[in-house]
Amino acid sequence: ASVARGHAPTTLSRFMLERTRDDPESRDLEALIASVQMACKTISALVLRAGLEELTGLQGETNVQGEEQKKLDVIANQVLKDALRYTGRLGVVASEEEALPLLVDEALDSRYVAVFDPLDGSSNIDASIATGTIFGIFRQTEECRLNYRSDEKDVLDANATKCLLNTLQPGDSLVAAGYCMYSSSTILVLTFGDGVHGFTLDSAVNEFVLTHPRMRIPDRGKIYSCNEANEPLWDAPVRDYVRDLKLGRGQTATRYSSRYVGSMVADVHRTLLHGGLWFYPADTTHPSGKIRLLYEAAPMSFIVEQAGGRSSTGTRSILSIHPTTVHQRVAVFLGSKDDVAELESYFLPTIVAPPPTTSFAR
Ligand SMILES: O=P(O)(O)OC[C@H]1O[C@](O)(COP(=O)(O)O)[C@@H](O)[C@@H]1O
Repeated sequence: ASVARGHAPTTLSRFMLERTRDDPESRDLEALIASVQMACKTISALVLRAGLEELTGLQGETNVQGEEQKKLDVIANQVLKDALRYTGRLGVVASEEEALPLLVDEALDSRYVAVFDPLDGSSNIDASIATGTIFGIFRQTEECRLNYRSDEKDVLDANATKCLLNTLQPGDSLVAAGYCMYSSSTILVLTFGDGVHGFTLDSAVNEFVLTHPRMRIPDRGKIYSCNEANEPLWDAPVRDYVRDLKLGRGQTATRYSSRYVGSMVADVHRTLLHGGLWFYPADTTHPSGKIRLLYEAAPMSFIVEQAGGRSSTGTRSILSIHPTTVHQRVAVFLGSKDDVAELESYFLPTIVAPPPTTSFAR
């Protein structure tokens, strides 16, 4: 339609070209995003054909978190690793499906580190419900030498440790983050720390086209999104917060509705567009939450905060947390800034007024 109206749609490739023209520094990021979009197009096609090509079901192995891997978890992981490997810009990658971060041998001039969840919400794939890919890009901090050769094991270990440490960075250090949602349409949402943009895959030309420039999340929403089956296992602040939303006893005195797909990418994407709050709190079965900090919570928090929203553990921004392990989990609350502030107010210690002292001491 826009072509018929005489102006060419802005493809993601052109968007990146224009960014790089204005800021040559981001030439490397252009190469990385080119490989990420290629990988997402490939995964999108595989997800679409999953039922036709027997790509549904289990792979028959479990990942480091003890989760049974879906066939498409493993394939999507390989697709992303391969796509990122050939940019020559990446030194280390960390993935939900890999026990430890991996050194990328082909790195010519590696200055970046990538972390990703290749197929988030994969428990929904066999039912053809929305899933997604989440990724984050950091600068390399520790001088880790790649395809480093040494006969001395401890020298190699020291180098590998440096490379590993490159992945353990707080969300605040992200230089780019994004997700690609595979649903009724395939949408890639990105940020480089200066706003958030959404691109829809136009299958007619197999190009991501800018459809959601400068995305802004509403300051307040009317929807909460969580797995409410866990409610009995939650801490009191979360239970009280949701009870008040349901009874219209929150700050807006209006009753909230609820939506839950069970795929973080899909639930956060809807929240980004319509506002409200998506959360996966800690509970008695997930004492430090279920969502992984490094390649799920941090990139999604960076995107939501760049769109004017907020992220929180209940008491602090997700972006301020320094990961200590690659697969560590965190309690996550993401969404409209007024909704996150209201949620956090339930975590504030309640100040109990001391009983009035009756002083007869005159
Ligand atoms: O089934 P639950 O406990 O509600 O958990 C759903 C959450 O777990 C996830 O599926 C975890 O992600 P993975 O599928 O990548 O392991 C999120 O996408 C989703 O928000």
